[in-house]
Amino acid sequence: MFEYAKSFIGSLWSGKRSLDDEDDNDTPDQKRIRSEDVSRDGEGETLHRIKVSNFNKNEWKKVKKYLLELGCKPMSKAPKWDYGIINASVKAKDEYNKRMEKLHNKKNGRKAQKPGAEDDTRTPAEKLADQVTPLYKLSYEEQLKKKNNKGVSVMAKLKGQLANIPKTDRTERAMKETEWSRTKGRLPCKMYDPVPSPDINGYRTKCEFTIGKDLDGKPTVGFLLGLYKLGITAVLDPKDCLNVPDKAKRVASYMQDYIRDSEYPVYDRVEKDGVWRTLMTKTQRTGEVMVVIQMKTTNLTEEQVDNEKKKLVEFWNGLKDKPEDERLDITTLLFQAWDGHSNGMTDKAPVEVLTGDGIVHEELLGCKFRISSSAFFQINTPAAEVLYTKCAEWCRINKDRKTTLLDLCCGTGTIGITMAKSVDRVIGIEMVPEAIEDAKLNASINNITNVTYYANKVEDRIDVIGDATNEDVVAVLDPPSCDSRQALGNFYTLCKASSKRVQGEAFRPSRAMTIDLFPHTDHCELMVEFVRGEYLKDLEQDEDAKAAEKLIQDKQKEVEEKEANGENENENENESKDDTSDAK
Ligand SMILES: C[S@@+](CC[C@H](N)C(=O)[O-])C[C@H]1O[C@@H](n2cnc3c(N)ncnc32)[C@H](O)[C@@H]1O
Repeated sequence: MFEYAKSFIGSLWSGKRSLDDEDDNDTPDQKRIRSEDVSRDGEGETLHRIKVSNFNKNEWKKVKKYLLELGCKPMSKAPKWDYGIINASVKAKDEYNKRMEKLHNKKNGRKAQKPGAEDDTRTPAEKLADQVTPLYKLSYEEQLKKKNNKGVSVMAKLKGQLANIPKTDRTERAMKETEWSRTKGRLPCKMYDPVPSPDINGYRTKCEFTIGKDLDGKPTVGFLLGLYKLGITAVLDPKDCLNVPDKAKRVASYMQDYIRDSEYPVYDRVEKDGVWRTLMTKTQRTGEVMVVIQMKTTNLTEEQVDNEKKKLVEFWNGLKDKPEDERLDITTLLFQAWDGHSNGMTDKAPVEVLTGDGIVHEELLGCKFRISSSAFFQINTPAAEVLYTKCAEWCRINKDRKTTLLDLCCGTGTIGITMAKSVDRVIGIEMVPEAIEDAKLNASINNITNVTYYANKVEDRIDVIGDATNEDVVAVLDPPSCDSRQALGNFYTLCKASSKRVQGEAFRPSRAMTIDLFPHTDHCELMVEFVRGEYLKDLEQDEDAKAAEKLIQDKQKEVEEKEANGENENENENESKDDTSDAK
């Protein structure tokens, strides 16, 4: 929320929406934060009035402090915290600019390897690689180590926070339930070695390409050379991007040919004008390919739009009849007209199917899945198989007992469906209705009959979770990407003793592991098992865990030695960036 408030104000001042604002990674709450009323009074006092809905009151103090420092008038909030109003003045804009300049200088001073625009000697390809695959210069082993360090850091911080819970939370019960965290050792549980991705290159099954102009002003389909919020608008083709599969590169290249021949201009994000905006590809290992093309249609007549759709269909169908080495077989072609300012595919406008069924299929752990254009599906299939296999292993399903598996944030149902045969029943909850439709069909394609789906937010369907009475109840929560701080906050809440808001016995982490689904990037999955109640006994008797204790002590010693030698990397610095671990 705080980060979003910062980014939101930043995008207002620069008069543009930041690239990240409409990112897939936005939580639904973030997506609901919207500017309601933008007014400019003649005296130049209030420039913007921003209504923030679904306000997270836990972050109120931080946001308020930040806004006051910027010269924004104190924010007013609705009595029930359902929204707040920020009044942002001219003074605030000046303050914002000053702070940004200071921050920019500080960053450039501290990180000599990231030169400023004037002395940046990187080639465009290197800039793009730094942008899209920032770890590409490290060996894969080094990348894994770096990602694992972040996971270790999150887990160590969790232990530290629980060992020192604030005075206000220190009830007798809380102290008892977190007693384990005040034992020796840096880590709260066993931390396994990081698990690599089976594929290191060309693994991204879903790619979203920006359509814009390259450094020579030529219409290009590729990726922005830097962050749009820093004023960068040049696009470079993806031919050197390590994580983009060849097939997606070919689709982008054909689309580039098409727009270079087109009578319509590419969309200009500064002028907010033009036609061609975004290309999305889903290239699955079944060989099926989805292509979604996004255009701004405001300045075109209905007839022009219809003609363009026909031309697109002819163009992509025509590629099927090309000679072998030029042939490209598209399974389904879709179209989105989007006239809003935010960039990238959006769920705010419908997607029209031009050819095919509007879906592609993927195979995963022996099951078949249909994927629609808006549904989430892990973008690295072989690594997702590793993740789901480990996850199923950690669920410790006891075949002699009846188990209900809660697949929370289930997307198209992958986790529940791949595990359905080993449990009594599965309950899947997902907030995107299209994904739930896919999940239901996926269950049926795979002859799974013991699963019930709910198209709701998990937090709104606590009732079905409460009804999940069976001998064993195991929940797998696979939330949208979040940074390590958010994950840590949630872990802390799970492990601290119950409160009015969070009821029931406290959990305790029993093991954790980083699994890499995104080689060459900063991102990584952190899978953590939390247990409570009778399962804590298992944990205490778990020989494996005892053996792990020694490992933890050794690691602790290693870290202390490194710290003593001044070798330890600055973990806080890592975490202040757009990292990182997606917590499971
Ligand atoms: C990382 S994806 C995981 C999907 C699925 N488990 C998989 O591996 O394919 C996270 C999913 O959570 C959904 N989601 C986000 N917030 C949610 C909420 N509050 N309640 C239910 N689903 C949510 C998103 O729509 C997305 O499909």
